[in-house]
Amino acid sequence: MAQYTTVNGSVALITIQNPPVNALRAAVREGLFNAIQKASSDPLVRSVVLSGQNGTFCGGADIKEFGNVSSMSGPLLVEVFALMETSMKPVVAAIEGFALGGGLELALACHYRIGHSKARVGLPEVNLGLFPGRQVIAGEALKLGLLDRVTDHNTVDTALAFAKSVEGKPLDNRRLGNRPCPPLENMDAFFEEAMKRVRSRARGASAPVVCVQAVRGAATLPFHKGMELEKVLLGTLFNSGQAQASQYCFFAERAGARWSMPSGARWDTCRALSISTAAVIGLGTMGRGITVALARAGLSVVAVETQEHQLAEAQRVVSHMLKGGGQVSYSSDLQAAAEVDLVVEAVFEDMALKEKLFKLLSSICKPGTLLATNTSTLDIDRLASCTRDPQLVVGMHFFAPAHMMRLLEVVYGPRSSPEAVATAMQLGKRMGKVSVAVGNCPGFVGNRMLKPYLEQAYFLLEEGATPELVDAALEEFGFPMGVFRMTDLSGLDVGWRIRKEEGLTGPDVPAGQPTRSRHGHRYSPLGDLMCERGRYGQKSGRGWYLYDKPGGRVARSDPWLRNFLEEYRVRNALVARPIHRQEVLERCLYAIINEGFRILDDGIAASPQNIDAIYVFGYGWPKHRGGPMFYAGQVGLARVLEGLERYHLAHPDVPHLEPSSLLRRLVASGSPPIHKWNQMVKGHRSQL
Ligand SMILES: C[C@H](O)[C@H](C)C(=O)SCCNC(=O)CCNC(=O)[C@H](O)C(C)(C)COP(=O)([O-])OP(=O)([O-])OC[C@H]1O[C@@H](n2cnc3c(N)ncnc32)[C@H](O)[C@@H]1OP(=O)([O-])[O-]
Repeated sequence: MAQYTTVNGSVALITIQNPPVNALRAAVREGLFNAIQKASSDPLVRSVVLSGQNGTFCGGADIKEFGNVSSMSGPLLVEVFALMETSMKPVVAAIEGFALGGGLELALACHYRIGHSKARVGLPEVNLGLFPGRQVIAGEALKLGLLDRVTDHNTVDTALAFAKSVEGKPLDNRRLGNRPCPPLENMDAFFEEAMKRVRSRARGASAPVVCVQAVRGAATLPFHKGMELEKVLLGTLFNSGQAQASQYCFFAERAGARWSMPSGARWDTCRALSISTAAVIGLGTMGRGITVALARAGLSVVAVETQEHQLAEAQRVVSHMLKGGGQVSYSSDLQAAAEVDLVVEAVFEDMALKEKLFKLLSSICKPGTLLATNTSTLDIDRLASCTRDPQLVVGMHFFAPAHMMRLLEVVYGPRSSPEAVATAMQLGKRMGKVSVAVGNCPGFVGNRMLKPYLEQAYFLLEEGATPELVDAALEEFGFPMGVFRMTDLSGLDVGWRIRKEEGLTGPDVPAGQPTRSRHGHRYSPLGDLMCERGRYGQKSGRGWYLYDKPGGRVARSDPWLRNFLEEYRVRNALVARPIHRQEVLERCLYAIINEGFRILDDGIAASPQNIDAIYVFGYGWPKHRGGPMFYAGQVGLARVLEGLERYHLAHPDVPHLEPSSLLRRLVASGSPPIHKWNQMVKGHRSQL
């Protein structure tokens, strides 16, 4: 856990050994503490170098130990830091890879720090619901005074030579506790401004706010008082629900890499195909973003668009986004895809068009080409049936903007081969995506859960709410955008087109169909009525809100909407009633959660962690709330069940409010913790 050797006669070299990131678990802390004591007591040792194994210094405290009392054995981190800082022999940190969180604190407890030019240092704990919170590359760290030297050569060798050069030199002014924080003019105004900005952006997250309090303490209090304040503040966060949710999220983000399929195929039993060339078919907004994402991942990409003007515009936009980098060629001829390893289709969301394209691609592309569709909801297997090799057809559902949004849903149909899934998942990782393998059903996972969410929001409007009330409740919960601001951004016409395709609205609706009922269930035509009036949202300058021009971003309340809703309620004999934020949250969030349980029970998602990763990285669910499934566990499954039963009783014609069978089974079995839920799933598949 901490290797000890002596080098050049007088330098003790201590190397942290805890792959993959040298996290400071109990055994590592113990090893470090003993090694420092050994170096201090060895008369031949005159200096110490601290390094990490495998070109990595240290990724911080071991997050897996958080909340696990038994792991608090051995010396605490602060005890290791104090032993190093008070050492009478110089301790030099050799930082390669990264020094993050407790890893950087460990380096700061040393008297000197040597960093490799490519190393990153920072305090990212705020992402875990703790604090402080940022990372910088070595050059900037040198300017900030965090590093004393930066090298392009072997960092450990440089540190060993440096240690030798400072042997016997006075250390008091090198001890962090003796180095006062440089004075800051108008300190109060600075921190008041910082706190105001953090509170407005934190959206209910407590760690960023506490971060400012801790930094203020560090800047204004004596060192040890500042450390005491930090200890108190960290204590308030460590076991808070938000810190636990953020730490859960950290692992949920990585859980997708250990994917599995109902057939039993898994991430560690399948070989991915080799992919170095790709074609993107369809160069609208999504196709352009996908082209950029693939090119940035190092693939040679041919971007194909049959409409010349669209092709020319796409070439301009993609070249600008890539800043001239990337290997991208352009063509209006589908034959350009003949020799590629992978095709990603991103044409208009129309099944007939996609079927025709897959038939063509199947006849043009070389055998073994992976055919991926970016469809957001259509049946993968129906597209596979149009090809000669259905086992090589998968969904790669990107999220707009495709070159920035981290989520990638990799959708497998019943005929998709494990190799095809492994290939898409590996490509997702190469693109820096949070990739999650999911089953094939309308909406897959994310959009399937979005549907009841939107439905509840529309129903709340019918019953007396306003877009402002609903959005304020959801944004106070932590969403970057409430559901109405979000649909104004994405475009109300997107959902309208899908509902027309599903025959829920438009000319295909049978005559005499009640306005607010479809297939015997409650239906809200509000979104359709808005689109019929050209109110698509930001793109048309008006939607649920008013914008100063088409494409405008600043939402303002629209008096027209208030009158429209009042007239709509009168026309449909609806009586507006007061609606409170708690009801908005429960009906919107419980509807999402309930669908999540159905998705788990249907085997469409392999775990609640996968669902939470999808909702956090694709739909803006706040990290400090963990994800819809984690949040359900925090609220209490019995309470969620009670809420759904109450709302379903009040709205019996809304199937999405009927509690899912899995939720009922979990509550009946005593509401087990989230990592045990899979055992209650009908077609449970081992995640071991
Ligand atoms: C006292 C102090 O005040 C406080 C209290 C703290 O110090 S709190 C802790 C502060 N430290 C952090 O916030 C850093 C968190 N980690 C990261 O940012 C990244 O991991 C990375 C370090 C930049 C590497 O990225 P990567 O892309 O090369 O690999 P990976 O895929 O992300 O991770 C590779 C594997 O390592 C695991 N892992 C990473 N960091 C870990 C950590 N700190 N503890 C435990 N496991 C960790 C991760 O789950 C994955 O496991 P598996 O999935 O393979 O089983």
